[in-house]
Amino acid sequence: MINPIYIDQKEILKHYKKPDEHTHKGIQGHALIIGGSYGKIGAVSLSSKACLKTGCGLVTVFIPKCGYTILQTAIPEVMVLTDIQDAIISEITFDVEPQAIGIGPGLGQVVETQNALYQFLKTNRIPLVIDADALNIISKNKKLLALLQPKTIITPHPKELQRLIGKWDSEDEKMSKAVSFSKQYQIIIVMKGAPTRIIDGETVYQNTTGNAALATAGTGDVLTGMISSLLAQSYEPISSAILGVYLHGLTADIALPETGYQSFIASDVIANIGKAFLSLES
Ligand SMILES: NC(=O)C1=CN([C@@H]2O[C@H](COP(=O)(O)OP(=O)(O)OC[C@H]3O[C@@H](n4cnc5c(N)ncnc54)[C@H](OP(=O)(O)O)[C@@H]3O)[C@@H](O)[C@H]2O)[C@@H](O)CC1
Ligand SMILES: Nc1ncnc2c1ncn2[C@@H]1O[C@H](COP(=O)(O)OP(=O)(O)O)[C@@H](O)[C@H]1O
Ligand SMILES: [Mg+2]
Repeated sequence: MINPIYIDQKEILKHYKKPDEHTHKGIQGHALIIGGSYGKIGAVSLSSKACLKTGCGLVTVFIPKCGYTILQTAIPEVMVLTDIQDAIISEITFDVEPQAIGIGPGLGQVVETQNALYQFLKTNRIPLVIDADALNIISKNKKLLALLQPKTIITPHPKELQRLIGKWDSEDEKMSKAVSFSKQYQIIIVMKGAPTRIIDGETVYQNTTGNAALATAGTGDVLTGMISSLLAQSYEPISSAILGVYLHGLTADIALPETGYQSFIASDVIANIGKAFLSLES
């Protein structure tokens, strides 16, 4: 197994940039989160709120029409664009100019959405984070991988990873398959788990924050929003992945004494992002 670089506070401080006191929302980055389907608008709510709370100046979501009132009510700070369809995404078009896009949370996998993802990937040149159902759609049609720009970030959980790279018999085999996959498509793999590892070609990073409280619905959707936010704020893709994963895990370490493992939920990640950032300043 390749020796990993541990993602601890010392490593993080090589990547973290303090905001400039003269900054304004127009230069703090604009991120677009694309996802949602009927019954899974919550995934986009969580992702876009986490995106804002990670420091992005502007956040827009692209969702099916059925999510419009939900999003505008749940997070008034987020701007909303809708698909022509009510319950699914069928055609991804937007008139904003984001610096980063996160795609996949709650997206669903119906044929119309598969086609919309294909059309989107064919022309997209904006730095991208791909998660959840967008990864599952790509797994069904691996030719889509050739459309990804170098340094695209993918954030699979173990099942999504298996759908992408096939089964493994040992941790060593999983790692060598992931490294080959990362090299072949020149993409960064955030291999979520306990611990989360980040694969960038031959370089492997291993996170040191987080705990089992994170084993709850929506925490991955939150991570997608956090990494997209950092990418939109001009962090390099690898730094966005490293910093996002570290801060995400840290929120659970900070909250644990108050919530215990059982009552921690994805919204508690979002509520503790501020404290996680503050700990970098001490
Ligand atoms: N509020 C909302 O709107 C929410 C919406 N969401 C959205 O739902 C969509 C479907 O996403 P999903 O991840 O739930 O389904 P799916 O890809 O079939 O994977 C599930 C299977 O994977 C496995 N598995 C997972 N983790 C593992 C681990 N650490 N270690 C090992 N195995 C692990 C496990 O498989 P098993 O072990 O049972 O075989 C499990 O049954 C997606 O769009 C997402 O964004 C959710 O985010 C929830 C909140
Ligand atoms: N036992 C655990 N210890 C540490 N982190 C965990 C544990 N279980 C899950 N996580 C983290 O929680 C997140 C779950 O992501 P994911 O499975 O995509 O959730 P969802 O799709 O419901 O949003 C990942 O960041 C993963 O690393
Ligand atoms: Mg997920």
